[in-house]
Amino acid sequence: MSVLDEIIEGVRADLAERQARVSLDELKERAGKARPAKDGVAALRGEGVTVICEVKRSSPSKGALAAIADPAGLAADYEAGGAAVISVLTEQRRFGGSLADLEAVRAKVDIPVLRKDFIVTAYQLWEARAYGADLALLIVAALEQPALVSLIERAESIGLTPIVEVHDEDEVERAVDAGARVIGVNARDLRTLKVDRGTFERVAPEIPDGIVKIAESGVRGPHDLIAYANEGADSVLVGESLVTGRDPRSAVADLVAAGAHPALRHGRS
Ligand SMILES: O=C(O)c1ccccc1NCC(=O)[C@H](O)[C@H](O)COP(=O)(O)O
Repeated sequence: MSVLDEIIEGVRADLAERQARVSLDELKERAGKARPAKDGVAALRGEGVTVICEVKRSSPSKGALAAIADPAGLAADYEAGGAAVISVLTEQRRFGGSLADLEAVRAKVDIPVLRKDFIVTAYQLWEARAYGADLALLIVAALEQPALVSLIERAESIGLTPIVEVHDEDEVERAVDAGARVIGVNARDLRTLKVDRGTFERVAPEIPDGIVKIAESGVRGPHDLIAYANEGADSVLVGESLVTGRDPRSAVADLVAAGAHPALRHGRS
């Protein structure tokens, strides 16, 4: 069984418990009362190369990263540093996240919030909206094509911007065929969990113009952002280096400043 399969097995078990407690109708009612979703595409296409900053306590590849007692406070620091979007990992078993984190972050910041999880059912999209997310991650490798198509449609229909995550050229084709408007290229190989920063350079040229391109994983600082930008990234997603650093606000500000440099404007879609 691959790491992704193991994660999804746990996600499905936790999901079954939540579904037994909260009906889909209740969730839809709660989602109906949530603040209308913010425009995720507009935020990602903001000034320069935009920065998505992640609330990440632990990971399968690294184990514990940071305790993050106050996820909303961390998100506020990210926002003050100039983040375009906050990513909240809500998977519990391997990443230490929760829907409570999502709700707390949503209540604290004004910028769009991404629910980053292993979404395999429409119920999780309704949860995302009910707890205030504006965007949701859909991982191509975790979904059969009909499920991918239907989850992209459902996400859009309830106001969420889906970020469709790929790891190789074949997955780009599937994402594009399924109607993705935003594609994230994750440099972390889901079999080995190793990060190969060359993945974006190899895969991004297969993404048609007009689709927002996000480079995910392995950004240690401005030099990695600049490299991804020169390879065509519109946005970068950063987790570990921010949660393990001493001053997340200034680390985000440094990334945002690098992303706003006029020399990087060339070549963005
Ligand atoms: O981070 C992991 O170990 C991991 C393992 C298996 C599936 C997903 C995983 N991470 C999720 C992410 O995509 C990253 O949290 C995100 O891209 C930020 O990456 P980084 O800046 O390298 O923490």
